[in-house]
Amino acid sequence: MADTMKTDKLPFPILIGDIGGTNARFSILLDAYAEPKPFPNVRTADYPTIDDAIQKIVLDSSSVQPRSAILAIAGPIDGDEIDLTNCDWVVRPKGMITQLGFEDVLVVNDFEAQALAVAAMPDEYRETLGPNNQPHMASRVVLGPGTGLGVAGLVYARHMWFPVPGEGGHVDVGPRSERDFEIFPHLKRIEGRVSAEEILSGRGVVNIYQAVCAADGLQPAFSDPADITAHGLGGSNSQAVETLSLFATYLGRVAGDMALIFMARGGVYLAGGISQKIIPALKGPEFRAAFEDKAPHTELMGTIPTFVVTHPQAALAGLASFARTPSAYGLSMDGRRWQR
Ligand SMILES: Nc1ncnc2c1ncn2[C@@H]1O[C@H](COP(=O)(O)OP(=O)(O)OP(=O)(O)O)[C@@H](O)[C@H]1O
Repeated sequence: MADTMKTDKLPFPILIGDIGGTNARFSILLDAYAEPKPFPNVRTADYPTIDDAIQKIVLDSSSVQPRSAILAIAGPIDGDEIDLTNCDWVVRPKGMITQLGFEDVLVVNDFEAQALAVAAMPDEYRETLGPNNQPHMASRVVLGPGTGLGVAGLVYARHMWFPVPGEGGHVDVGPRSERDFEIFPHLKRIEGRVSAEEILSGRGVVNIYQAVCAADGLQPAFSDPADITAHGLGGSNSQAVETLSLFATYLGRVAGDMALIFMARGGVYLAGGISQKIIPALKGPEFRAAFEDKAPHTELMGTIPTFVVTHPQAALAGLASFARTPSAYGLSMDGRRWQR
């Protein structure tokens, strides 16, 4: 691994990739002005290794051979062999340089890429929740309920955006309303505590639903998160309706806490697989009410805009923005960049 970098710029053409637990998405960025050239989405389970997927999906089907790669991955980046959290692929940047012909490989965290994306998210790719305040050029936060709960900050300082990937999805969440006090004793815990991810994720939807059923003395009728949100949105099952309402409340509560921590006058952005699918529920009063319920800062919270990110490939868009103008971002490359 090179210790000193002459420049933040990676050489074009650049392969950008968003590697999730289930799906991987790739595009090539020809130069700083071109739109990314997309490739078909890949299911990680269909290829034994990431190198194999890049070779077959990208390199074998493109006349443009990328000179560098920027990959966003779900999992901690430590050392030369990077394991993905929810799949068998291992990212080996040194092997990519020797086997796939890259000169330069940068690996970042998937929520860091989501944070890069919200630095310049056009109106058409976001749905406003609550008052239509225009976001300031100020710090932002991204929360993404999906398989887990990803959280990242995007600090604005010295005319630059600094993504702050953290483990904010694992903060504690406590009961607030009388109904919360009936439901919380029935929530599944992790080592004795209710962490945000245990209620604000796919399995979190099931956790809340089962706790609501237990509090009402009923047998649960569903075990799949998508079934619960479908019945909640359709109004056909009252426990599912309450689950969705509580999910919106708890998401608002945690989103508000994150906004306070980062003083996110630039807004809070909801990403992840679930937010886009439950927009009508998030547009109800619960999300914003919980978001703003932060005495003594209720008035301040009322001025902070909240959005659902609707861009179909937000992480790739974030990586593309960074690849075009790395100097606009204070992205740390220490220990995460490999050069030939
Ligand atoms: N309609 C829905 N309502 C509630 N939860 C859903 C719905 N559809 C999917 N989920 C849940 O969302 C989670 C998947 O989230 P997401 O799509 O963000 O995946 P991911 O972890 O980002 O992986 P990848 O990037 O590989 O797609 C699963 O737990 C799934 O059960």
